[in-house]
Amino acid sequence: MTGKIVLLPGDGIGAEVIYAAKDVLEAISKKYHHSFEFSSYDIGGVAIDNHGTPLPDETVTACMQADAVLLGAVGGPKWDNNPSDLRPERGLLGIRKALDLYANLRPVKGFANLLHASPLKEDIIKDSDLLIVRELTGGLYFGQPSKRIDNGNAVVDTLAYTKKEMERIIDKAFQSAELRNNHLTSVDKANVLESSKLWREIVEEKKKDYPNVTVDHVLVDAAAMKLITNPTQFDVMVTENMFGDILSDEASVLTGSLGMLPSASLAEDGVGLYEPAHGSAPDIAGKGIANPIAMILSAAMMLRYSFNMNTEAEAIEKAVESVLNQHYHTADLKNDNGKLVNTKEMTQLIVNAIS
Ligand SMILES: NC(=O)C1=CN([C@@H]2O[C@H](COP(=O)(O)OP(=O)(O)OC[C@H]3O[C@@H](n4cnc5c(N)ncnc54)[C@H](O)[C@@H]3O)[C@@H](O)[C@H]2O)C=CC1
Ligand SMILES: CC(C)CC(=O)C(=O)O
Ligand SMILES: [Mg+2]
Repeated sequence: MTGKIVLLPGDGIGAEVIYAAKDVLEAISKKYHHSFEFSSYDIGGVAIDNHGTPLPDETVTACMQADAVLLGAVGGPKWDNNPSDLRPERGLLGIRKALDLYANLRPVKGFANLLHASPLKEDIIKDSDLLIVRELTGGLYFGQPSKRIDNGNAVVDTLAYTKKEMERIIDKAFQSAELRNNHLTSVDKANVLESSKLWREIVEEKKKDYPNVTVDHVLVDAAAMKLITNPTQFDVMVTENMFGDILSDEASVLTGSLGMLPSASLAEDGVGLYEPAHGSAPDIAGKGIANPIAMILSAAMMLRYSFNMNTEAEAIEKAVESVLNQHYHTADLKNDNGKLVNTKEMTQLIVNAIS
């Protein structure tokens, strides 16, 4: 099979880990006789530097014409004081909107050999395996107005959703629960927010369509606590954009590192974009020590969702597991008795495990 994959390396470690995923995909294409054609485009800070905009038109066009998109990460201190429309993050939000990537699936599953790497107690995180379904193209990150008012003495951000936007992500979450353990936890702030009240009503309405799925509602503050005190109670969690953003970084602690958490950003019908949950990590960028596994597992999700290549996706996941079972780890994964490797070495180990 052939496939056109657009790479959006972005900034900081984004540009380091995306080539790790490419190496792994090349190993997969060799082993399983596929032919992936890669092309790279600018997004984020690098696009501001090269094109004067965080999301050049040619990047959007290339993504729309691709079979799938892999994205590293955007952002960094160099652009932190730019005006809002010239920030790298605008590029990321822009491509999500342009491709209508409303559903961000973030699986959180610890590898048995990494239990020690989490600061949480092993008996708490053991067997945790959940999926965060995050709405990705609405809510506070997109609502207008979002600006300073009253001569800079006040500020407004807007949390806006249409009913349709809520319905489609909630449907996606119910469908995801049906493919897993039939348990859906809807996370909201319905004791305060009007948007959350509507969200909860829709979940209640929709549950009639999915009779096999058990539904809980949990307020987001309590959800944050339960996620790290009793994570095995969760199967699928569904929530709006910002809550999902925050909860998924928190959930990464179950896996030992933010550098372990992959994601798939999916449209109703169209190209998918696959991106690690982490950002550009300016504190370690350029040192060659970033953990490439979140990016590599995102590439596995791409094979599964965009190319229907389950065997190949599993081959990547098994390769990652076998390397971790041999006690190799990057610096973010604490392991006093393990073998510390850098980004390139970790990638090569995974490539070797596939070949
Ligand atoms: N999807 C994206 O492109 C995202 C971009 N950002 C941007 O990234 C920049 C930095 O944001 P931060 O808040 O520092 O979040 P971050 O996710 O980049 O880093 C948080 C911490 O996790 C560590 N970390 C993250 N990924 C890692 C990996 N693969 N291997 C080892 N350690 C890893 C970092 O070193 C840092 O200590 C900002 O400009 C922010 O806007 C943040 C989140 C997502
Ligand atoms: C620009 C941010 C919304 C990116 C982020 O933190 C994320 O998607 O996880
Ligand atoms: Mg985030």
